[in-house]
Amino acid sequence: MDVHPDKLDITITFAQSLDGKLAGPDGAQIALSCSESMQITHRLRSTNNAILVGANTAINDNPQLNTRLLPTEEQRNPQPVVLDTNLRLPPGCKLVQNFVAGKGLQPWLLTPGSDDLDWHHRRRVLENAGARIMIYNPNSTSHVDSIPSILSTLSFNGVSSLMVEGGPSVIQSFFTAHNKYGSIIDRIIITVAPMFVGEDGVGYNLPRSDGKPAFIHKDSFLAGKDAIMVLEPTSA
Ligand SMILES: NC(=O)C1=CN([C@@H]2O[C@H](COP(=O)(O)OP(=O)(O)OC[C@H]3O[C@@H](n4cnc5c(N)ncnc54)[C@H](OP(=O)(O)O)[C@@H]3O)[C@@H](O)[C@H]2O)C=CC1
Ligand SMILES: Nc1nc(O)c(N)c(N[C@@H]2O[C@H](COP(=O)(O)O)[C@@H](O)[C@H]2O)n1
Repeated sequence: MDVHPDKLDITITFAQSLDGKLAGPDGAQIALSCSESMQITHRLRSTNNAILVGANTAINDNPQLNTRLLPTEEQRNPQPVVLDTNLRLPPGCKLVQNFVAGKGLQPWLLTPGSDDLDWHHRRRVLENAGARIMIYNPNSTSHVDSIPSILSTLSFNGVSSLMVEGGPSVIQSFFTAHNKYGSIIDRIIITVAPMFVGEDGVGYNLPRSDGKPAFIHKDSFLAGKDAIMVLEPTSA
């Protein structure tokens, strides 16, 4: 399979503490960003045509993934995408509710599919509730190796710019896929909040660099109490 079919522009973005944590103990949601940096995150959402999160984030946080913090005339909601192998997303979640209420785009749930009868039952329930289930290459054997198929599926369905918002497991998969398959990520935008979470928080790791940094600094600025840092791949 072509790893870079109509290459999507991919921005990885998230907020982390000074000790590199994105979530609290057991992956619990924590408020890291201040209102100023959160507004920048919403602006970034408005400049991408899709936003992707993992199933745990979609389930734990019940996010809206919209641009409601921007002035009305600047609000442009990205296509919400959830990586949800086992279709665990509750059909009553805000992403589905907002779509049904005409306040959001139809959420796309990406999965490699399953032969399991319960999986097919959950598919019917989610589709009846309003979600769209999209199957990517069922031969994908791991989360990392499924990234190229996921990106092909999004590209085939008209997505050209994608914001990957988390959580840590999804970010880790994208970093590893970038390292394994060549340039997938175009930039990383990290909000660094001046606080510590502690060792029971959840962070991420980058693959071994062998002395060559995979990403280099491009820009830094302050937003309220937070620092926002932009990095790009060394090869870009
Ligand atoms: N600080 C920040 O900016 C952010 C923080 N968060 C926090 O992160 C927490 C959750 O993080 P985490 O537990 O790591 O979970 P994720 O949100 O990263 O979801 C991981 C799950 O997504 C599914 N998945 C499907 N395909 C892939 C793939 N290719 N790569 C990785 N995962 C895949 C898997 O479940 P399955 O196999 O069942 O499909 C996996 O267990 C949330 O509670 C949230 O608060 C989230 C976003 C941003
Ligand atoms: N930028 C940022 N800062 C934080 O402190 C966060 N906890 C997150 N989390 C992400 O934002 C999603 C919530 O989105 P909505 O407000 O519901 O639109 C959450 O699910 C994480 O993806 N992000």
